[in-house]
Amino acid sequence: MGAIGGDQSVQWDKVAGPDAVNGGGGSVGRMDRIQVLVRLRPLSEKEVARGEPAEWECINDTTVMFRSTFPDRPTAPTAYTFDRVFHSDCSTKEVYEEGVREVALSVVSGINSSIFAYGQTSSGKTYTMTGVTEYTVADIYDYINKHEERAFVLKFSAIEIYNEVLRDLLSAENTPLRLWDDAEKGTYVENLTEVVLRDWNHLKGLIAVCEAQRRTGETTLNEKSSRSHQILRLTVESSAREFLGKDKSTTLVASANFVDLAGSERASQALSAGTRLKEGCHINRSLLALGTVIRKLSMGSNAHIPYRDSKLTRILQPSLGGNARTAIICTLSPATSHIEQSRNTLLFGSCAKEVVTNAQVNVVMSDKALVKHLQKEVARLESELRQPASSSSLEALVKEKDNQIRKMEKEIKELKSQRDLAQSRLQNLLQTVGDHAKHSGSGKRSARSPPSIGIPPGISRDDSSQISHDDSDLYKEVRCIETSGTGRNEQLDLSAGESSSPQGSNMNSSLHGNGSNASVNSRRSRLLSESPITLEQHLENIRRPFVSLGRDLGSLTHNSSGSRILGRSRSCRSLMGSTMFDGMEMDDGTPLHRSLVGFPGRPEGDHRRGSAPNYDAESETLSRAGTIVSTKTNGAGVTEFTGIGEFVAELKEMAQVHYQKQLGNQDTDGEFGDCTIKSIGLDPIADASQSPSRWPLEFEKKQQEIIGLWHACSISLVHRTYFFLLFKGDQADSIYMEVELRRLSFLRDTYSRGSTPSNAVVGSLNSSPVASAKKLQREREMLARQMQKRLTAEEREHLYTKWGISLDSKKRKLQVARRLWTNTEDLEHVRDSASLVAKLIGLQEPGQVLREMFGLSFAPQQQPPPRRRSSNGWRYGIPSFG
Ligand SMILES: Nc1ncnc2c1ncn2[C@@H]1O[C@H](COP(=O)(O)OP(=O)(O)OP(=O)(O)O)[C@@H](O)[C@H]1O
Repeated sequence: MGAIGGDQSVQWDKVAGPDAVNGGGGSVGRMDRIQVLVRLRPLSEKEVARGEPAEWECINDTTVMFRSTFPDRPTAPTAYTFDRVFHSDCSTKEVYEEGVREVALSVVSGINSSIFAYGQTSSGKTYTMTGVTEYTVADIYDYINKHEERAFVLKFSAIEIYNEVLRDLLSAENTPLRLWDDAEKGTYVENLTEVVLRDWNHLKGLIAVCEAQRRTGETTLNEKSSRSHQILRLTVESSAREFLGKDKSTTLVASANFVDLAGSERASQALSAGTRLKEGCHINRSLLALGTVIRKLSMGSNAHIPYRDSKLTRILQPSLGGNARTAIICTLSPATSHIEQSRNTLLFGSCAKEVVTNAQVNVVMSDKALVKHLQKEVARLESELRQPASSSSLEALVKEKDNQIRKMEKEIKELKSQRDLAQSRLQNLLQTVGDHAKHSGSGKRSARSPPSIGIPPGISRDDSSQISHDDSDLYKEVRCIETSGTGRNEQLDLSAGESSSPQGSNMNSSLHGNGSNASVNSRRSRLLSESPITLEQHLENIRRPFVSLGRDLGSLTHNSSGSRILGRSRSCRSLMGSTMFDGMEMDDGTPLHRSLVGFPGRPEGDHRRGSAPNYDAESETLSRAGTIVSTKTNGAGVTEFTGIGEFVAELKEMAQVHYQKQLGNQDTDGEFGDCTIKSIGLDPIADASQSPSRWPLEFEKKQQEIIGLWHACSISLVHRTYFFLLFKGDQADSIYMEVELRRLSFLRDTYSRGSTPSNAVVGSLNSSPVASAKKLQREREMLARQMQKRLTAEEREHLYTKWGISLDSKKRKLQVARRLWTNTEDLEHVRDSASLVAKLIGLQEPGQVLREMFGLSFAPQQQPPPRRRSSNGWRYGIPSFG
C-alpha cells in the first residue's frame, strides 16, 4: 500500500482522539491548510424569471469576481482568490476530481478527511455534496478493488443536527442522541448506529435512507431546503492480508466525513415564520459558532477556540483544527438578490483558507504488536537513561553553576562589607556619644531629664542655625542617635573648635572640660568623609519644590540664615513641646512639656515662645505635626509649607521616643525606663510583627481610625497627605501608625474634655478645636489658591466635574478645597484628596522609595537588639533613623 509512506505515525486510539488532534503520542502529523473551493451554480429558473443577472464571475481557476451589472449602481470589482473556483457550467464530477478528490481519498491511507459544503440556502450544497459523496465512495471501492493485498472493512454512520438536537439518520427511532467527551476517543455520539458495509450498493441504499430521514422543508428560496446539518461518516479500516492474525498485524483506521451544512439564510429573504423561523435561528446560530471557530483558528493564535459553543463545532473539532485533511466547498448563487450572503460566504472561505490542520496516519496495532512495540520503546528509553549525558552538555551545566556560585559569593562579600561598615560607623557614633556622656558629668539620669534634642547647652534651639552647614549631616546623624538613645540631657558640641561665637565657646567649654574634643573632632571628620551624602541630596531634591513654592508665595517665614536647620529645630520643638507631651505630667505633677522645655542647658525663656532672633511668636503657627505653617508673618499673609523632611524628622523622633520606651520596658533595672516611659504614661506598643498575617487587617483598621481622628481633630490636610502617602501598609510602619493614633486620641480627648493646654504648650499646637478649625480653613483657602497656580484651566475643569462642582457655580476652587478629606469613610475619596493635595503642594506621591530614602522603616522587632547595653545606655542594633 504505497500511500502509507514515511509519514506514517502511530496512534493507539481506535479512532482519532484528542491526542491525535494534538499530534500526541509523539507522532508528527502533516501540517495542512484547509482547501477552500468555490462553486457558482447557474441562475435558478426563479431567478431568471425575476430577471436577476449573474453578478459573479470566475475569471480564472482560482479567482471569483463580483461585477455589478447595474449601470446605475457601479461598484468597484471585488476579487476573491481560493484554491480553486468552479463556474456555473462545471459539473460536480469536475468539482470532485479537481478540488476534492485528493483530500477525500486520504481516508484509504489512514488519514481522516472531511469535505464540507458551506453556503447560503439554495446555493447548491446538497446538490454538490450528494455528488461528491457518491464519487468519493465510488473511488474508494475502486481503490479497494485494486488493492487486494489489503483487507478492508468499511463502516457507515450518519447523523443530523436539527435545532441543536442530534439524531441518528440510520435509526428509525427519533430519540435524541447524546454527545460525550472521552479522554481516549475524543468527542463521540453515544449509541450511534454504525453499519458495516457489504458493498457499494449497500452504501447507496443507506445514503438514500439518510436522504429520506433528513429534515427538509419548503422555503421561499428552496423548495426542498435542508433544515439540518448532515454528517455522513465513512470509516475505512485496512490491514495487510499477509499479517492478519499475526504479531506484526497493524490496521489503518480513518474516517471520511461528508458534511452538508444547513444554509445560512435571512429570515426576511426566506420569508420564514413559525417552524421555519425557529429552524433558521438554530441554523444561523450554529453557523455563527462555526464561523467564530474558523475565524479564531485562522488567526493562528493560541487563543481559546470555542468549539464547545455548538454541537456542530464539537463534532467537527478534529476536522477543523485537528487530525484531518479538510476541504470546504463554498457554494454561491450568482443572483443579485444574494449578493450580501454570497459575500459572507466568501469571507468565511477566506478565513478558512488560513486554518491549518495536522493530519496523521492513524495506525492501530494488534495487541501482540502493541506489546512488542512497547517493549522496544522501554528498551530504548532504558538505554538512554544508562548512557550518561554528553560530556559537553554536562560541562556547560557545571560552568553555569560555577558562575552562579561565584556571583553569589561576590554578592555575599559585598553585603558583608556593607554590614561591617555600617556597624563600625554605628559603634563610632555610639562611642563618641558615650565618651561625651562620660565626661559631661551629668551623672545618672534624672527622672526629670527628658530626651534631649541634641542642641548644645547654651545655644537656643533657633540658634542652632549657627551650626555650620558642613556639620549639618553629622549633626543630624549624631543628633538622631543621641535623641533616640540616651534620653539624657547631655549635649554634644559638634561645631566645637570651629565656631567663634559665644555659643561656640560655650560648647567648647562643655567638651574641653572632659578633654574629648579632639576625639570628637577626629570622629566627626571621619564620619563626614564617610557619610554618604545621598540622603541629603535626596532631601534637597524633595525640599526644592517646597522652596520654590515658598518663593511663589512670596517669602518664607524663616529668617534668612539656615532656614533648614531652623525649620527642623522648630519642628522638633513642636513635637517635643506640644505633640507628645501636652497635658502629660511628670511624677510631681509638673506638666511634662514644661519639664522638657525647662531642662538644664536650655536657655531660660526659650519655651514655646522662642526668644531666638527673627523668631516671631506670631509666626509660630506650625501645626502639631509641623507640616504646614499658615502664618500672618510679615503681615503678608504668606503661606509656607514646611518640607516633608521636617515632617519625617518629627515622625522619626516620635517613633524613636516610643522605641526607647519599649527598650526601657524591657530593662529590668529601670535606669531610664522609669522616667521616660512611665512618666509619659504610654503602654508598650504591641509588636505587630508577632502576627504578620493579621497586619493587613490591623493596618486598615488603624488607617481608618487615623483618618477619622484627623477629621475629628481638624488636622492639617498636608500632614494627612504626607502621612497617608508615606505609610501604605508596611508592617514595619506599625510604630508610626501607633504613635499617630495615640497622639490623635490624646488630642481628641483633650478637646472633648474642653481642657485648654497650659501656656507652655500653646504655640504650634492648636489650643482649641476652634483654633484648629480656623487653621484648617486657612489651609483650605491656601489650597484653593494653589489650584489656580498649579493646575491648568482644563485640569481645573476636570477637577470640578470629578468633584461634582457645578461649572457655573461661584468659588469653585474653594468648593473643591472644602471637600478635600471630608468623606473619611470612603478610601477612594481619601486617596483622591491626598493625590490632589500632593499635587497642589508640589509633592510627587512619595511611595516606597521615598519612604525608604528617609529611613522610615522602623522594624524594631525584626532584629532584636542584643541585651548588652553600652556605657551610656545605648543598645547595639538600634535601628538607624537617618
Ligand atoms: N450547480 C448546479 N447546477 C444546477 N442546479 C443546481 C446546482 N446547484 C444547485 N442546483 C439546484 O438549486 C436548487 C437548490 O439546491 P440545493 O438544495 O442543493 O441548495 P442548498 O444549498 O442545499 O439549499 P438549502 O440550504 O436550503 O438546503 C436545487 O434545485 C438544485 O438542483
